[in-house]
Amino acid sequence: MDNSEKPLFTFGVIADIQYADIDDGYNFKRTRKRYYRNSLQLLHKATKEWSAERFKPNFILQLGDIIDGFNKKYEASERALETVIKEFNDYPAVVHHVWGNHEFYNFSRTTLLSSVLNSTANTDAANIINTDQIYAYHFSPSPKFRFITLDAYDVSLIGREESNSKYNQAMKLLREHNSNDDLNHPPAPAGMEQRFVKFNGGFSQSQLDWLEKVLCLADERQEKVIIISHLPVHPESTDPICLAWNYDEVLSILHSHKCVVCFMAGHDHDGGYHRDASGVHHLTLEGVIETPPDSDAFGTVYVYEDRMVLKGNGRTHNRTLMYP
Ligand SMILES: Nc1ccn([C@@H]2O[C@H](COP(=O)(O)OP(=O)(O)OC[C@H](O)CO)[C@@H](O)[C@H]2O)c(=O)n1
Repeated sequence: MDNSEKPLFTFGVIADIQYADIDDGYNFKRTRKRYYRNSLQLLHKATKEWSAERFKPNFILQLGDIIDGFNKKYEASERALETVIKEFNDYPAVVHHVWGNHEFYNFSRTTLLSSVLNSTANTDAANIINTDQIYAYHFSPSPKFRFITLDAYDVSLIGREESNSKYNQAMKLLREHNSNDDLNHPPAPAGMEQRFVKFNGGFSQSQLDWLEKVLCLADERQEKVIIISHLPVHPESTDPICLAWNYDEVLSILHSHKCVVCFMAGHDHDGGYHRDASGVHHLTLEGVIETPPDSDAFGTVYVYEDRMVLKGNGRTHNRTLMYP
């Protein structure tokens, strides 16, 4: 691909590393192999590639599930996180971390907020939501561009203490849609209802209100906005089992603001892409954990006045994302 034209800026993207110092295994359905140790080698290849880029990424987006839930079982959560962060540190740029389900299998929300996975230090205090321990903020790496990180487990059974009202809200919603004893088991064999499982979550009204305000401001400033979250929000960009519970509410907000150009997510390790009717690009990045050792899953995004160009590696394809 021709990426010789000087971009305004570039950034790296990577998702679902799910590192654990354990032997290879499989996903729950045993349909996909998981390479727990090798995920670190693939991250190493990514940081090497970013370092070798002519236009080196100004920052990296880590789209969640940085270490696997198995670490908790082996009391290895802190060690595994240190190992992965050390690898990221080999590339000298800020990493913006998103939180996925595996973050919550390993750590409580309170612990995460005081950990290296809280990247709000990389923005102004006024850009952070600061409500009910929601992990969401925005930053502008270049004039006329804004990135918003969202907390897809704000309302959930895994990201909230049982004493929090959002845990009860999540339980009520799941029970309305899922009658299985094991709430990780989807309520339907196919279709959109599958998303009502414990390993997903949703966005609270206060987070949606905050998003609405940030997007209003971005519209006024004529900025282009890229939103990131662990869970995808467009049914055509993912297996529906991976969708955020209230994906439709997010979509209707995105579509009422002309500033939104792209929504990036992880969670569905097969990846996905869809350009919706409003011209918004929905990019679900392939998961490192299910990427064979001889392949790759990461990208570098070149940002221009009229488009973003994703330079993919291995399972992650090259894409040109024209702005709406
Ligand atoms: N049908 C299922 C699927 C999963 N589980 C259990 O739920 C937990 C999370 O599953 P896991 O596959 O590890 O989650 P990932 O975030 O890695 O992947 C997301 C989607 O699966 C991709 O399709 C885990 O404890 C599973 O055992 C379940 O009980 N029933």
